[in-house]
Amino acid sequence: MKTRIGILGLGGVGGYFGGLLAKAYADSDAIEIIFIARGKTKKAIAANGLKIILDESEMIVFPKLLSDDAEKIGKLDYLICATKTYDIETSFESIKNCITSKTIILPLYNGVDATERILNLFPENNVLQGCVYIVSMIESPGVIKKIGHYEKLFFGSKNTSISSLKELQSIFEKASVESYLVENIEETVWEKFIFISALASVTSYLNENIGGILNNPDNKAIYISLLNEITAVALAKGLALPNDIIVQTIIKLEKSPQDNTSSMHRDLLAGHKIEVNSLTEFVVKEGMKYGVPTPMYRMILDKLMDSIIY
Ligand SMILES: NC(=O)C1=CN([C@@H]2O[C@H](COP(=O)(O)OP(=O)(O)OC[C@H]3O[C@@H](n4cnc5c(N)ncnc54)[C@H](OP(=O)(O)O)[C@@H]3O)[C@@H](O)[C@H]2O)C=CC1
Ligand SMILES: CC(C)(CO)C(=O)C(=O)O
Repeated sequence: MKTRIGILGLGGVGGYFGGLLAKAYADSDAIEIIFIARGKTKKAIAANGLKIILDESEMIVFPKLLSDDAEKIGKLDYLICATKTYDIETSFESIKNCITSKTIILPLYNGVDATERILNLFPENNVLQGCVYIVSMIESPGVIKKIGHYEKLFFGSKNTSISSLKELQSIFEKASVESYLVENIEETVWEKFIFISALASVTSYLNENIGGILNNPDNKAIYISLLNEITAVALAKGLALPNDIIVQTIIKLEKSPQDNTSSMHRDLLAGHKIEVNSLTEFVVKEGMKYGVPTPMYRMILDKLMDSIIY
């Protein structure tokens, strides 16, 4: 029996990591990679394959199967999902018949609420936690552009043993996916969340890239207020974060390309829907739940909500 792996969402993240998997297992008798894509993306991949453009090279890959029809896709052993967070519920609804109680689900979204939201839909399933560090985007449907060498994927589970996830780790390793199976995945995901939530909120609010935040003392002060607020929320929730998490996060940002920005800011500039609920509003709501004030987050949330029209 083949191990069947579905990739839901062939954008910047799903397209890149799914593309590496499809390339590695193109001729495999043991592993089948299925791209779950719709509309223009499905049409473009069917016609030309999925193109991945890197800084110095490019590749074209074809999955074993490309579909958005649950019946054609069939039952999946693994589902790796990387739509935007605002599409979680509708995208899962469209392929619910592909998920059995044994399907292992790996969410690769920004934010920390995806696992719980998917578990609400599929309470029987092993829904892992995951996060990625990558700068990658859709250039046109079926064409993904990845910038720089940054491409780490972290995954794990609070509820299952590390040993039960070794198969997936080996699948990633053989496909040259830079993946890390970690024991303390909840903290790992929160460390990424602290980094991206503050960055996405401040870059979108000020319409500045990373350099514009770090090199302007007023902008940096807003960013640091956000880091203080989100860290206070995380600690109130009982997360065991490193004592110097704020310093570590700033150092991480200083090491990032200064002309880059967050994917939420890129989406805002392009007039696309943004993940403000998972990246900004979530912190305000959790703050209220745990009695932690988040005035800077609230101010930015109000401004972003006022400026977006869907
Ligand atoms: N891009 C980046 O560099 C990074 C992104 N992230 C996070 O990763 C997640 C994914 O982001 P990203 O890859 O940028 O998103 P993109 O917008 O690039 O891609 C999302 C893809 O999901 C597809 N999709 C949505 N609904 C469905 C559906 N029902 N069936 C099939 N496909 C569907 C969209 O297709 P369609 O056009 O048909 O809607 C689109 O191709 C987000 O949470 C983001 O915050 C994390 C780190 C870095
Ligand atoms: C951290 C960063 C900037 C790249 O991984 C990101 O997650 C995003 O742009 O959403």
